[in-house]
Amino acid sequence: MVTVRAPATSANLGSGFDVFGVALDRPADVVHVEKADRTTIEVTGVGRQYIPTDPDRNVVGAVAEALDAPAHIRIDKGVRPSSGLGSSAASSAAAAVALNELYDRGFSREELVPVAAEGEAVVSGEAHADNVAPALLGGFTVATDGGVTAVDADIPLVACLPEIVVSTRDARRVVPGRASIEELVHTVGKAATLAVGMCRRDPKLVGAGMDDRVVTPARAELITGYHEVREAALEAGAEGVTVSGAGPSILGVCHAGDRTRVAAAMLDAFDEADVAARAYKTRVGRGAEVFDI
Ligand SMILES: Nc1ncnc2c1ncn2[C@@H]1O[C@H](COP(=O)(O)OP(=O)(O)O)[C@@H](O)[C@H]1O
Ligand SMILES: N[C@@H](CCOP(=O)(O)O)C(=O)O
Repeated sequence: MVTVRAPATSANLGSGFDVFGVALDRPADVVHVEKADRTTIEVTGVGRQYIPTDPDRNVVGAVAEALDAPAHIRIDKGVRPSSGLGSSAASSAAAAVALNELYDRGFSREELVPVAAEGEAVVSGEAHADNVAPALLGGFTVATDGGVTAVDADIPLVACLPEIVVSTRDARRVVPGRASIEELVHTVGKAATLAVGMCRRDPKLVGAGMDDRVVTPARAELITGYHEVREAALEAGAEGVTVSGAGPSILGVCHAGDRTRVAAAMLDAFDEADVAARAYKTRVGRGAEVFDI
């Protein structure tokens, strides 16, 4: 048996739609795999009642198929599905690493990115790699058609998850089909600022770059209380706040000493909007880890 832990991730970071992602040091999924003649799936943990065990509908089934690695796969969910925290990607990445190890396939982490992205195609309709890349490689990642670049950033974060369900598939439908040249110039400037901030491990620069005028405003409408929570977090010391992935989680970047205050402010603002929520005080973390063979 092989056991792998893969972290939650936050994709987009405002200016990097379908490109940027970070691994969070918590929460995480744990996946156990054992060789079998055909793939079977068992799910325990957070939100298990919403996750199919049919290999054709669970992301890990697509990963097992892509690696030609049938197995009994047990997923212990720590990342709530439809959270905007890369729940499906955490399972896909963990399964890709575990099955690669179990069947001794010899793929590198970079080579496993498109394999794990096959799982994303099952749930969102597109094999976007911006969650599976950081879940596999850790740190801050830039996923493009040409491959993935990873930077070992260390930035304090708060991820606030409200009890609202937003499926990535639905949230992709509200993304505008076009952007103006002014919006493009604005986004490029913000994205470049954010990337430099990650390389310098500078929360202020990362926060300044965590903004876009095209995708985030459309997605914010799907999250009750988004504007109030964002304002509250900024007032409490966050350097930048945006929708995490496709939502409904909201991600704040801040200085380490401000995480407790920022988390409390976000929870209070959701409470004011009559939305129950939980906050993860976290930071940019490591990628998938094999911890039992
Ligand atoms: N192993 C899995 N883990 C989480 N969700 C899964 C898994 N397999 C299939 N799903 C389905 O994927 C959807 C959640 O994925 P998604 O909407 O991308 O959420 P998230 O933003 O948390 O990744 C749910 O419909 C869920 O049933
Ligand atoms: N780039 C994707 C990211 C989806 O992230 P998730 O954590 O919500 O699955 C998108 O914005 O659609």
